[in-house]
Amino acid sequence: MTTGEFALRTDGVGKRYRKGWALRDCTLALPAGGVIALVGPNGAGKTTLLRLVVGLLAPSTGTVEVLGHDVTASTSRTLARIGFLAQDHPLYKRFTVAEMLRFGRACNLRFDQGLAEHRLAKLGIPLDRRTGTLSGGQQAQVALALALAKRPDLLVLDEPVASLDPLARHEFMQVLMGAVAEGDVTVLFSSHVVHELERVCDHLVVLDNGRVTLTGDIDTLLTEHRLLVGPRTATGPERSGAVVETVHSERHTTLLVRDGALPVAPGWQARPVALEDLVLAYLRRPGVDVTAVGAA
Ligand SMILES: Nc1ncnc2c1ncn2[C@@H]1O[C@H](COP(=O)(O)OP(=O)(O)OP(=O)(O)O)[C@@H](O)[C@H]1O
Repeated sequence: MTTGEFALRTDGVGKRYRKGWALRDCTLALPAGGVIALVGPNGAGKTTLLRLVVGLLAPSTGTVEVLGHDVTASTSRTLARIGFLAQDHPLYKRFTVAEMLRFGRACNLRFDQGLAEHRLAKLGIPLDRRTGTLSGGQQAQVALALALAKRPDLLVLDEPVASLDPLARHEFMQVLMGAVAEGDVTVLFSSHVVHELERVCDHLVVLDNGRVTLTGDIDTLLTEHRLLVGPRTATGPERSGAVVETVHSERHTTLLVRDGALPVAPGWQARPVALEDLVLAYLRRPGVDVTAVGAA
């Protein structure tokens, strides 16, 4: 992958199922390199977007470009550069780990079996065990080792840690981040868990009710946004910047604003906002019901 290449570009992407729209008007430009988190509540459209990215679904509107190629017209050579780990870490439960690796090698041109064996040995996961007898955390690690052995340029993971306990979650993210540090892979993963993202991600996409409500480089987003705390007021200070959210307590008003460079009004204090609070504020904003928009 060359510097400056986009890992993913979407333009006006929508996906409509029989019951209505799951995704509307999704326009993104995500750089290659680093880790991108896709965050949103249940039913936001995360899985739909990820399946569009890996070519398992075709968009109803718009275009999806992955690693510089329109994914709907992609050749097997382009698709071979994309790794995908589905939500439930699919493995053949009666296969041993070694058989799963052989299967991976048979299905993938660039499969590096030695790399997978090395990763699993470091984690103490025996190759002769049936995958169905491994713990949930170990199964997730086997699925990750298989996905990484494909040596993808873009690795897409759908809620990879959702079913794992905190320790297994931590170990999984450590292995994933180690792979990012070692190689030239861009990682795109979806998650409900927001509080660990700041530590591990470079880029953020917030999806709510089928719409992108926030996207950008995480450091930039945190610099652009801040909390303004002042005396309780109905309107807050006069501001030209966008007020994302207003919260009143008995004596104070707190505004989350996206105007990092503007001076602070007299009597008000500016504070940095934590990433989790930023994401939650965007998710609390009233959105548009995409199933109702043009659904006729
Ligand atoms: N195959 C399908 N057929 C019809 N509707 C679907 C299908 N897949 C998803 N949907 C609907 O599309 C919307 C988005 O679903 P999606 O699974 O993409 O969301 P999600 O953010 O991944 O949710 P979760 O966090 O619960 O996995 C939901 O309303 C869902 O019911």
